[in-house]
Amino acid sequence: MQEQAAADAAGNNSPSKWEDSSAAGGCCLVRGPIIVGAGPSGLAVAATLSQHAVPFTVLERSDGIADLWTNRTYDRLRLHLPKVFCELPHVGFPADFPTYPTKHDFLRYLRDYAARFSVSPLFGHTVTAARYDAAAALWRVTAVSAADGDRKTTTTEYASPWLVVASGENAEVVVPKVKGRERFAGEVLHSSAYRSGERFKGMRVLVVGCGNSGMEMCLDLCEHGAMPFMSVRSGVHVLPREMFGTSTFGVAMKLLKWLPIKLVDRFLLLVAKMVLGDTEKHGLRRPKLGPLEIKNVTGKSPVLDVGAWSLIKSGNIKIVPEVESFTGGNGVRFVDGNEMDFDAVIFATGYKSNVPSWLKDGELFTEDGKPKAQQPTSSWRGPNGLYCVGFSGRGLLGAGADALNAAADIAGRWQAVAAAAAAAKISSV
Ligand SMILES: Cc1cc2nc3c(=O)[nH]c(=O)nc-3n(C[C@H](O)[C@H](O)[C@H](O)COP(=O)(O)OP(=O)(O)OC[C@H]3O[C@@H](n4cnc5c(N)ncnc54)[C@H](O)[C@@H]3O)c2cc1C
Ligand SMILES: NC(=O)C1=CN([C@@H]2O[C@H](COP(=O)(O)OP(=O)(O)OC[C@H]3O[C@@H](n4cnc5c(N)ncnc54)[C@H](OP(=O)(O)O)[C@@H]3O)[C@@H](O)[C@H]2O)C=CC1
Ligand SMILES: O=C(O)C(=O)Cc1c[nH]c2ccccc12
Repeated sequence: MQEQAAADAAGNNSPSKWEDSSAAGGCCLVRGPIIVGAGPSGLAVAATLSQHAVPFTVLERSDGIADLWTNRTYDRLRLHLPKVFCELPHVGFPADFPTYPTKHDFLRYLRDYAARFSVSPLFGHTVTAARYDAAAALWRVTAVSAADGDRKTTTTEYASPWLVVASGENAEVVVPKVKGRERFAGEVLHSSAYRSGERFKGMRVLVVGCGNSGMEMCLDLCEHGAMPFMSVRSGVHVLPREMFGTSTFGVAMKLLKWLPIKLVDRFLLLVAKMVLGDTEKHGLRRPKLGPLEIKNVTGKSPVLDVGAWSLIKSGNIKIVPEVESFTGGNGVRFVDGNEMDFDAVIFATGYKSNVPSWLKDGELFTEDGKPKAQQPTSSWRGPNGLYCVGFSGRGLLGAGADALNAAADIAGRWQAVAAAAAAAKISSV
């Protein structure tokens, strides 16, 4: 059945309407797979499919590629892993890029990448539902779109035997519900809306969360003459971004080739202690699991320090406990009972995937939006022509590896179907 559906898809022109109800926008059986998301993961899988001469349709909710990097990150952001660990398949970064490219460098690279492989997503298409139609052996994907400046939306169903989920681990913001928030007199925002500390000059700013975003925003706030306070709930591993004149991440990758992860973690923590001192003494408890192991097990990223740590040590960034409630006016109460006033609160409390809201099969993704491992294969392949790219918690490097695997698998199926369709045509002549 899946082969028949695939043969139909292979024989059509892209994306062909095979049923149309004008009010609903109709239904398209597309040639090749449907890819949800035009971030680095979606672009990498599309590029690799085009290398295999497999057509594809990319559905992207925003009006351009890489929405996270374009519209939801702060100005000073750079890749925090060296460029060799952040390249997408087939094309390296230009030689004149710095070791840690800026977000503008990275965006230039992504735009060139999309152009080079002729990836033209359908922008403004938000996927709101996807379900597997077993009878037709097709994924039916519902996307809502609005023409530019048009208030009316159109709902279209796209269908394909293959669905690639590339909507990202960071698709939606996480903002905890804190008691009394509506009574806070100052500004409240999420780190994804923060651009620069410039407009916070002279202000007391509470940053909730001590991941890479929280840490770097505190640094940025300090450098712009604001007074940042960082609220820490459960602690974090802070590592120097570099050790022995090379990147900590690079050192870790080399050691992992020879040593078990626990030993590499012990080594990293030893060097971190030598370089940074005892982070616990300044209010940053280290988790029980080591920095690489906790990333693998829970997805929690270690902080690669780009300057915040020395400001914590010098007291310019002040560590405060977990927030208990907003108390009215500018007041915030912490879990230790203390209260302080702030002009603004920034939640650097991370992101989550949105897949559970639209992939209508609770068996395939966990409640927090991660693909359930499909034994015996890994997280990039699900059942019935489903693929997941960029959900392995291994950053851009992991996304690239997923993309190569998924695209090769789809290409194998596509070519088999195309060969069968060609043979059927010859025998019917
Ligand atoms: C601030 C920040 C910095 C990072 N820095 C690094 C780094 O230096 N090195 C590294 O390896 N990793 C880094 N990461 C981790 C990760 O590599 C990046 O998040 C990367 O952008 C992931 O790519 P992606 O394509 O999987 O997801 P995204 O970049 O989030 O792209 C997903 C795309 O899907 C679209 N989308 C989502 N939902 C829908 C829907 N329902 N319908 C249609 N479209 C949808 C989004 O608009 C988006 O364009 C960083 C993450 C963050 C948040
Ligand atoms: N330069 C770069 O390359 C950068 C990379 N990144 C990456 O982007 C991703 C997201 O990072 P980031 O935005 O920092 O988010 P993270 O998920 O890494 O960190 C979230 C922080 O918020 C805290 N938090 C979450 N929920 C609550 C809550 N209800 N109450 C109190 N605290 C809470 C967490 O604490 P707890 O541990 O207690 O849950 C944690 O300290 C990561 O992969 C990160 O490495 C981010 C910025 C820069
Ligand atoms: O920025 C991130 O969180 C990433 O996903 C990059 C990344 C992948 N594996 C890691 C191990 C340690 C630190 C960062 C990463």
